[in-house]
Amino acid sequence: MKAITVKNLQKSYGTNTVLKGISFSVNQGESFALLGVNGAGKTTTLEILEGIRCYDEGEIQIKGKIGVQLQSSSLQGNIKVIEAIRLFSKWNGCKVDAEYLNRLGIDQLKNKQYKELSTGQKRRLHLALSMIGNPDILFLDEPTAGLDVEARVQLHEEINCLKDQGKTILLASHDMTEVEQLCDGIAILKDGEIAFIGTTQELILSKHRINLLQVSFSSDIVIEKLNSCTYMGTQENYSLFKTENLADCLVEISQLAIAQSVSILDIKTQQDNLEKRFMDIARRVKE
Ligand SMILES: Nc1ncnc2c1ncn2[C@@H]1O[C@H](COP(=O)(O)OP(=O)(O)OP(=O)(O)O)[C@@H](O)[C@H]1O
Repeated sequence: MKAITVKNLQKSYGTNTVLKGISFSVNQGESFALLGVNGAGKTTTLEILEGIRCYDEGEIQIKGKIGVQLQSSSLQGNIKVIEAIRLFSKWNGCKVDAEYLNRLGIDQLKNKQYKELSTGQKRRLHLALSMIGNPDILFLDEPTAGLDVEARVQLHEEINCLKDQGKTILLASHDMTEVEQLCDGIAILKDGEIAFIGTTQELILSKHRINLLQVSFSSDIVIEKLNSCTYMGTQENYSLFKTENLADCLVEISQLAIAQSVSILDIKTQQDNLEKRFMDIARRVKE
């Protein structure tokens, strides 16, 4: 069942059209990432779905109670953590759950003032606040931005825990490692449109994936016109080829070697990683 369905969502700020009719859906219990370079429209999309920005056209369906962590969440500096939690609990008509605070590592912070918290502790508090009232769907806008490795890992564990509880999560991020660890599905926003939608694995395997092939031949080989790959030159006894179709390239190079009675001594391949695939798509000039 779909928890979030977005159809043909359009949004302009004056003459700047940020969303040109995007559509995507998120299944119940799925964690889904909106990716894109700065200014691609991630926050705009999330905040429209959260109901705090208006949109021009489109259809939005959200099934379940939502919890929100904004990109630039902030609280009044003197408020104590426990006071903030009581306040949010009151708004949500629920009691403070001590066991839950403990699990999110908030318990030991409860008597600190907001201004005394580190960035990581503030993020953890905002995640905890977004969970008050036991929402079914969480909107997280760059939840780990600005955190060090340890704080990021801790927050990832907390988000994974929420995932295990069956929460639906929609998050905006630039961080591909984060997305790979946390998300089942992704959509890459580019120029107001969705340039890619699928799983992280599908992103790696999607078209335009570039493979670099290094081949060591037993003796010199004449490299004529190749159909499936481009010859890039020779480096330390390895001939380098670039291809989008690894299988065809291997066949073609083998045939070339056989035709010239040259043996292949070694083959190494190198594939694009997720980060590179994301940058290729997010920055690719429209084809
Ligand atoms: N309130 C606003 N008024 C006018 N333009 C805005 C407003 N908010 C965002 N924009 C513009 O909309 C575009 C998308 O911004 P948005 O914040 O949604 O992108 P983003 O993908 O979340 O970026 P980032 O990764 O930097 O947070 C940008 O060109 C931005 O300048």
